[in-house]
Amino acid sequence: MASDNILIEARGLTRRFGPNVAVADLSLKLAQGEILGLLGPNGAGKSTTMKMLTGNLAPTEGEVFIKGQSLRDDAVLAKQQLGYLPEQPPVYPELTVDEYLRYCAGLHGIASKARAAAVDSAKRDCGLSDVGRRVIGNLSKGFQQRVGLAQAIIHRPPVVVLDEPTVGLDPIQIREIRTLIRELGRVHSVILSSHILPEIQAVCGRVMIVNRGRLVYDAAIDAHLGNPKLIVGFARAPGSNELAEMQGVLSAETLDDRRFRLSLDPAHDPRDAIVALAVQRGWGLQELRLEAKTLEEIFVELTSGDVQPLMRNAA
Ligand SMILES: Nc1ncnc2c1ncn2[C@@H]1O[C@H](COP(=O)(O)OP(=O)(O)OP(=O)(O)O)[C@@H](O)[C@H]1O
Repeated sequence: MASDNILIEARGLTRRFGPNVAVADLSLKLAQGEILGLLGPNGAGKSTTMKMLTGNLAPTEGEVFIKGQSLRDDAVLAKQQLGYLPEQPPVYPELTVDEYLRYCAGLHGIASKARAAAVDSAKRDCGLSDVGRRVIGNLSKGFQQRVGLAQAIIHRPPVVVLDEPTVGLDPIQIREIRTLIRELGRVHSVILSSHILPEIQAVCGRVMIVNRGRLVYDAAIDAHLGNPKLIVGFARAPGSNELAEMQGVLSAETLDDRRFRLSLDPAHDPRDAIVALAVQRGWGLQELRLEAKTLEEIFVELTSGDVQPLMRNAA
């Protein structure tokens, strides 16, 4: 990832509440055009992370950079780049949608002449054009969530941070909000938290699993997620492209400087060919094992036992 492509970078974020550590040494990067899912069970530290990423909670240790700008050094400038939908949408139930969004546009420093256009375009993007005059408190929970999304994007920030955006919605509303988030992801980079795995799979391009405040898994969600995976390790590793080009290998993800996770085409087992090529080219094959786990199995395993070391799969 080129560094000028990185919109959010968190380095070593830790947050303690008294003796309890809610988030421990968490680092992440969000690149332009990405929809990143933060997945974890209740109490894992997702909301605390989101609050720190958006400058709503000071980390005990660590730092957040928004487009290279430290939140600590210039919170206002950095926050202009962000839209945030907290777990509880910050809507005023007694205002109409238009009144509330105009107020939010003002809070974000949009000039009064430009506010009406900003409100209209946020309403259009969030499917609210027909309800501008409705009082928010009378809208369904799904529409209130849309209003929450609209306030997060009204100043057209490059990054949108959404904390559990579908909690409390019915299945149809959930589907609508997920579609909306995917659409927002075409224009904005998005970080979204959820404790629901299918939600992350439906919306995100990358998933990070958080458990007990620690990052325990980081992987691309690609079209081959359901395919069998092979972990291979070499003393003298080839480039991932050399592996990806082999028959039977659909994609190769770099795990570290010598290990890869290969997505396999079930019709063409490449294991014999990998062994032969490793010998022929002197790669020094050290590891070759099927990883027969689905993301769901990985999630359950990583979040039900003791804290695990980070499994990172650089996308
Ligand atoms: N203000 C606070 N004071 C004390 N403890 C807190 C505070 N905020 C969060 N915690 C604790 O930090 C831990 C992580 O909480 P957090 O809300 O970040 O988790 P979460 O993954 O977002 O969970 P949920 O989905 O249930 O909101 C929990 O143990 C929680 O009780």
